[in-house]
Amino acid sequence: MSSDICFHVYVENDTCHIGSHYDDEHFDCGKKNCHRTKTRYPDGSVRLRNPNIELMDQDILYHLALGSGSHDLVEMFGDIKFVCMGGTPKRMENFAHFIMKEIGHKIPTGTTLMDISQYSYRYSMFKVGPVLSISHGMGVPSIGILLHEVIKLMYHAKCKDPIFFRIGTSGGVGLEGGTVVISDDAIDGMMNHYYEVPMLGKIVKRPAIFDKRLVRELRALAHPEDPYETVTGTTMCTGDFYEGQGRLDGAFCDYTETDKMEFLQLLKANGVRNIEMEAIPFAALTHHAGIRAADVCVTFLDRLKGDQVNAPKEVLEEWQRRPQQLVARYIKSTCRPKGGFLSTATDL
Ligand SMILES: O=P(O)(O)O[C@@H]1C[C@H](O)[C@@H](CO)O1
Ligand SMILES: O=c1cc[nH]c(=O)[nH]1
Repeated sequence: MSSDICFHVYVENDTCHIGSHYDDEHFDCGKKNCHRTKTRYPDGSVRLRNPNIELMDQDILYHLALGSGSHDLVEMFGDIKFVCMGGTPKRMENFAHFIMKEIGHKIPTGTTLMDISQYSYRYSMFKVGPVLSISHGMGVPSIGILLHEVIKLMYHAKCKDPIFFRIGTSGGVGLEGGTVVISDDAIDGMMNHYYEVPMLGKIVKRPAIFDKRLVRELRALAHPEDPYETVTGTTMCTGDFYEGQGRLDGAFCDYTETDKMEFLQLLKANGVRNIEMEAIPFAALTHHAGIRAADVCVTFLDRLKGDQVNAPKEVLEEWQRRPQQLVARYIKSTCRPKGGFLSTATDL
């Protein structure tokens, strides 16, 4: 690696990683292409990698029903430290209530949490102290659009070193339903480790990289007495739930059960622990923005044993809370004894 190019490299287990991790030592290192310098101002607030935005009179965050001209985004969101996202509005509303109890955040008696983005009719967003809880819908385009707007929101609000979590659901590969998977790597349906975005008629590839330290910190918060397993591994992100994930039960199917099993066994042999539909843009866009991020998903079934999600509703609801509990432990672990939150659990 050339000595005048800094990709914010950190070494772990003798392997070099391009990291978006929180590390002030590298800040403004003066080297060309320093990832941290590109993505942060000296005070740690989010710097956008798009020079057009600061030249605009106002920026409308259309799908969030917010705007830099119409709302005081610094006042509304300047204290955000954690952005948690997951597919459904209900899950994210429940998470907002759960995290409110966990961190002891109080709202005035007689008031209730409001869906800040309700008039977008697209995503739901709840704010609980330093935590934003947002639904991202299903699949790559939906989470991609949300990430553009939330990263811009972090910039407009001058948020300092926010951490993003996805708290999702997935199909396990050789894992029982109810297992929690923390992704340490992401691949797409063609086994690529990058997010391919067609731009102006050309394909741009953005590496999909998770923050290894955040993965370790989260893994360390799994309790031995939890009545389920918490594992780390590669997550496959597909563009479809049925044929894209090798199911036999879609409206169409042009392969055999043997083909499907061979594919799933190949995934398993290559360290893939679960399959979902957002990991690639989530890892790639947060990494590109220099934001530490983790994808924590529960499995709803073992894909080696079937395709249908047939566990009872109450069981699925309890399983969905497991990633939320792990992320809540992380957020709580960063609470300062005298109030406020640190940017990382290991700063304690
Ligand atoms: O966070 P969720 O539960 O939406 O994640 C997975 C991936 C797809 O969005 C969806 C498919 O059922 O669930
Ligand atoms: O099998 C599954 C279950 C949940 N979400 C997915 O994307 N796949």
